[in-house]
Amino acid sequence: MTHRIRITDSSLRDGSHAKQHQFTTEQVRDVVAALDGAGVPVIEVTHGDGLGGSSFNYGFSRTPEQELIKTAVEAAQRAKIAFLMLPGVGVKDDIRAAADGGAAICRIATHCTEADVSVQHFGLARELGLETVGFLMMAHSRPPEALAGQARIMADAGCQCVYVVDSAGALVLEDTSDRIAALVTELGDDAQVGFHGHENLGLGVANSVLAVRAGATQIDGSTRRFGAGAGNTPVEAFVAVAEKLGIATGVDTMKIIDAAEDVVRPVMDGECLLDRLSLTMGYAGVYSSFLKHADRAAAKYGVSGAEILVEAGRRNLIGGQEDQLIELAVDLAGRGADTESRAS
Ligand SMILES: C[C@H](O)CC(=O)C(=O)O
Ligand SMILES: [Mn+2]
Repeated sequence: MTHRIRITDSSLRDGSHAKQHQFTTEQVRDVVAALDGAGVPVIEVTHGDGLGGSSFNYGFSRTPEQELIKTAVEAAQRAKIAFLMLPGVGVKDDIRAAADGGAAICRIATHCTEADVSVQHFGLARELGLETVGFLMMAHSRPPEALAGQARIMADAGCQCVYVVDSAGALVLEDTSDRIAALVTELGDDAQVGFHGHENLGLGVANSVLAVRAGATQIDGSTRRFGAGAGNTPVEAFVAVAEKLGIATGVDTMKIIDAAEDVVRPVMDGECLLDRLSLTMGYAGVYSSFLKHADRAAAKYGVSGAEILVEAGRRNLIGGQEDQLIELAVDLAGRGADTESRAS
């Protein structure tokens, strides 16, 4: 084997977007047991937008996320349970509660120009004895050197692995490896580098392989692509490809293929598709979590979801600006009404 990497499965966090945050404890227990049984070493469980995400803006959770985290911890024999938090969406007490619930890994996400807002959270997580991961979201929107500078802020704050996060699924091959290489050079032995992909241009597996070749040692995916937009890098496909390429993941390929089909798929409301809206997000560089919000706004105001997303990309909207998708839909509906009234 030429590389040894660690996989984190995000089905029970990124998949929460696709599930509109409606996970039950039974579903979490079943999925964790199946992934753990296949040898997945890290399983992430939280509201899609992280601790504290259950809200009017992002969508309310069916089950309190701290309960889901505790359920996951109980169900896992070997896997570590991770949680996500976005400073300002969640607060430090949420991190304390997740640590009390038995979670082992704290993943802190910021927009890729805002790493400085994560400093106190990394400090607290390390004080609590948690392993730390940093997420630089929407990484396609900044060049490699700029991302490396932000990664340095996270590493200096106590982050042990900084991820290039392709939130929009917009990175194309060398876009990924150039970013990973810049972080590897900047961080050296101070922190590992990871990659979190989305499938909006169908490149999750290919980008992840290039990330590993550029020096990434942690890779995210979601079994059955259960994630926002067209979903994440499918863990079962990545594991199969990795095995063929001599990349050691520690995950049993046939067991994870079975888990995808028999356990994860029945929990999903539908497949995460590379359809018009998802593809538009990858093409226009739009945050994958916007999919359901844009879809709902399009239906409510009778406008095109793809047009909302293209405009969101043009305006460089970032996570947290979900309400602006509604404004965009209202604007588009108004323009349609103007055109109709001029025509009559
Ligand atoms: C809060 C986001 O869903 C984090 C993430 O998975 C991404 O940016 O991609
Ligand atoms: Mn994601």
